[in-house]
Amino acid sequence: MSEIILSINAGSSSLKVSVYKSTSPNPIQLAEAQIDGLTAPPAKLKYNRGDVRIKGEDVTDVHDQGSAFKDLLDRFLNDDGLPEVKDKESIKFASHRVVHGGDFSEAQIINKDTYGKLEELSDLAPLHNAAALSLVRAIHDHLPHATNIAFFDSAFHATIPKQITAQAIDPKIANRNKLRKYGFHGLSYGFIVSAISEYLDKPLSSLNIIALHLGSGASVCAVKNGLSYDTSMGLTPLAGLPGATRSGSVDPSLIFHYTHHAGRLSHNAAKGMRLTEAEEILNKESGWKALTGTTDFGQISTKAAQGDEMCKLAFDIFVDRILNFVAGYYVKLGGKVDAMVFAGGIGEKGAELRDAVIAHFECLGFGLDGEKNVHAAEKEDVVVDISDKEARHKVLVCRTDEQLQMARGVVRDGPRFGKQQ
Ligand SMILES: Nc1ncnc2c1ncn2[C@@H]1O[C@H](COP(=O)(O)OP(=O)(O)O)[C@@H](O)[C@H]1O
Ligand SMILES: CC(=O)OP(=O)(O)O
Ligand SMILES: [Mg+2]
Repeated sequence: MSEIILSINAGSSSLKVSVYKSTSPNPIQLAEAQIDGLTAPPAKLKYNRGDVRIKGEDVTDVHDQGSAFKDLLDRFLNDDGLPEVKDKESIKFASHRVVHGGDFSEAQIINKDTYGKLEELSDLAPLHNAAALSLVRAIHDHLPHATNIAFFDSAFHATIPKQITAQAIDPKIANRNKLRKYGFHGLSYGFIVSAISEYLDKPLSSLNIIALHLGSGASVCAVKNGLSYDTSMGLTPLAGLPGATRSGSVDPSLIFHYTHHAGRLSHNAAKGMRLTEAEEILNKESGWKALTGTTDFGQISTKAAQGDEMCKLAFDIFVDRILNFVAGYYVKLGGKVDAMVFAGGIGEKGAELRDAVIAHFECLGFGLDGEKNVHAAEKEDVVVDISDKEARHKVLVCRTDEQLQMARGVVRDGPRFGKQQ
C-alpha cells in the first residue's frame, strides 16, 4: 500500500523537504521544497510541484530550521495541486537526515531511547543534530500520527578501516570517549554511488570513485568497491575542508593562540548543548564568511574572477585543500579510479571551481570539456559527463538527492518501520 513520506534534510544553511508516495521499488516524488540562505539572509524559497516552479522568492519570518519547516509544511498542506497531502493525518512517515549517528550503522525509528542517544551526540555536530532534533519534536507536535525515522550521515562510513578511523592518542581514552573518525554526508555519498554505478553500468561491488560533496559543509570520500574507504570529515563535521562558516582542519594548537578562552563554554550555544568558545569560533565564525563576509560561494567565485583579493584567497584555499584529499585518495585507490564526481551546491553549480580543481589533476589523466563544464547545471539529468573525451579518467557531476535516498530507505526497509505492504 502506498503511503506519504515527508523527507526532511536540515543542512547547515538550508532546509530541504520533499514529499513522496511510497511506491516500491522507487518512491515517486510529489513535491520538493527548499529554503536556503539561512546563514545569508534573506532566506529564499524554491518550490517544485508538477508544473508549479517557484525559484528564489524571498521568504519573510524565516530565520532558522524550525520556522523554515513550519513555512514549508503549511505550503504542502495548502497546495490544492497536492491532494495527497490534504491534511496532517495523510503523512505517515517523516524521515530525518541526522548528521551524527555515533555507532548506529543503520536507520532507526526515533523513540524515547533513540532520541536520548541522538541528543547526547548533539555536541559532536553543533551545526546540525540539534536542528534535526528540533524538527523531530516539531513533527511530534504537529503530526503525531507520523513515524519518525532517523537516517544517519555517518552510517555510510561504517566500512572505513580501523587504521583510518583510529587516532594516534591514548587508546583507553579514545575507546571510552569514542574518539575516532566517523565521517558525514553519507546519505549523499550513498545516493552518488548508486547513481554512478547505474550511469557507468558497472556493479557497485567493483566501483571506485573519488566523490566530492561541496556544499555549506564540504567533504571528499574515497569509495573502494562501492564502499566508503576514507573521508575527509572526522569526529565532527569540522575536520577536513573549510566550509561556509567552518575553518576545516587547522593545527589544533592554533585555537589557543587565537583566544585565551578556548575552553570556556559559549553563551551562544543552542539550549541544552555544550559548546566551547573554540568550537563556536571554528564552526560558526570561520570559513568563507570570515574571509569574505559572505557564505555564498557563487558570489565568491564571481568576485574572485573579477580580482577581489579576499574572494580569490578563499577560492584558492578551497582548491588547495581539495587537492590534498583528492591526491591522497587517488593513491589510496591505487590509481584505479572510475570517476571523480562533483556534487552538493558548489560541486553541482560551481563550474569555476571544478575547472580550477581539474586543471591540477591533468597530470593524473583527468581533463574537462570546457563547454560541458560550463553548461552542466542547466541539464536535468542526475549524472552529467563533463570529461574531455581524450582523458583517461572521467569527471562527472551528480545532482545528489539526500531526501530521495531517505525515501528509498523507508520503502526498502518498510516492514522494519511498520509500513504496510
Ligand atoms: N552558482 C554557484 N556557484 C558556486 N556555488 C554556488 C552556486 N550557487 C549556490 N552555490 C553554493 O552552494 C552552497 C549550498 O550548497 P548545499 O549543498 O545546498 O548546502 P547545505 O550544506 O546547506 O545542504 C552555498 O554555499 C552556495 O553558495
Ligand atoms: C555534514 C555537513 O556538513 O552537512 P551540510 O553540508 O549539509 O552542512
Ligand atoms: Mg547539505
